[in-house]
Amino acid sequence: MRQHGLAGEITGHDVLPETRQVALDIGLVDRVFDSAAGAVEGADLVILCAPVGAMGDIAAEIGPHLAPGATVTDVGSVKQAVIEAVGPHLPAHVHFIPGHPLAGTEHSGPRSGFATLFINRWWLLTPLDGTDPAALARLRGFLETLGANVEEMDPHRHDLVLAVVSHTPHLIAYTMVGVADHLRRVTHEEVIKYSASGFRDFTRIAASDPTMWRDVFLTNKEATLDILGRFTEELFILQRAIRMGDGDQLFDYFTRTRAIRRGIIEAGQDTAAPDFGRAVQPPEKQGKG
Ligand SMILES: NC(=O)C1=CN([C@@H]2O[C@H](COP(=O)(O)OP(=O)(O)OC[C@H]3O[C@@H](n4cnc5c(N)ncnc54)[C@H](O)[C@@H]3O)[C@@H](O)[C@H]2O)C=CC1
Ligand SMILES: O=C(O)C(=O)Cc1ccc(O)cc1
Repeated sequence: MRQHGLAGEITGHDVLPETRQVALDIGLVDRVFDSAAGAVEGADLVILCAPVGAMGDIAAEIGPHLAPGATVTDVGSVKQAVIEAVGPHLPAHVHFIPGHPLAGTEHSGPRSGFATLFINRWWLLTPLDGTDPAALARLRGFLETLGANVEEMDPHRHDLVLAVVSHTPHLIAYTMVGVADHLRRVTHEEVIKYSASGFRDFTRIAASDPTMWRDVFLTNKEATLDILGRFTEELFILQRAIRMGDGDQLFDYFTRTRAIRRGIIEAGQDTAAPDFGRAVQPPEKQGKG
């Protein structure tokens, strides 16, 4: 926002005083407030960046302090639950436009942000019926200036899609690392030390913030359970193929999944690797995030 001159002043609040201090020290914000209400007073744009389970309480606190015509958005990984928790607390004179940037890392805290994070990443907006088109266009323009590719989506669909491409994969990573850790304990083997790159990717994901991911699964319960059910069915098919020595089935399955990956690359949609080349250093080089 600073690089593009998008805000006259950036104010912030976090429940933790030490986090407020870091945000101020590193220049992430111009001023911090010890209450969320103080931080939103007079703001044109309010962005809620807390765990999904905390959004409702924050909305209840800021509701009476929002300026008429302000836009309120959020970055929560789940959308229906945020809409249900936040919506009722906001006055009719503000524009509530829920959002979700598909960009981030396993790191948390104010030091983990970097200016290029959103470049060429999807930023999904799930506007409610009757959203003011001018406010929506303003927010879209703001996010596009940050480099994001903005798309609108129905919130229910968002939660299902994200359960497939993000939430369930995170759960699988957590589980796989848990299995390896259990094996290490019972066999006293150094399975983690010798982990190859696929497993390393799992350990990176499994290092993500426990509060954030607890809230994701508590609030996107239905979609995650649906996708987990489908995942388990596929797993059983592969398990059976291995047991039966059905090489053809395994080969065909893996050929199909390889084609999916290649399709993503050819469509130019593999934006998984953040472009750390510009502006700010990646979080792992900035010390503790
Ligand atoms: N980490 C990631 O890669 C991504 C995260 N998200 C979403 O963004 C949101 C924030 O996640 P991160 O920035 O990664 O987490 P973070 O842990 O870096 O920041 C969240 C902050 O919220 C504060 N907080 C918690 N409860 C609060 C309350 N009641 N009032 C005020 N502050 C409170 C915490 O102290 C913490 O500093 C979550 O909803 C998450 O689902 C969305 C896309 C990517
Ligand atoms: O670290 C990763 O690979 C991520 O997947 C980051 C991420 C986490 C949560 C989101 O809702 C969106 C992106």
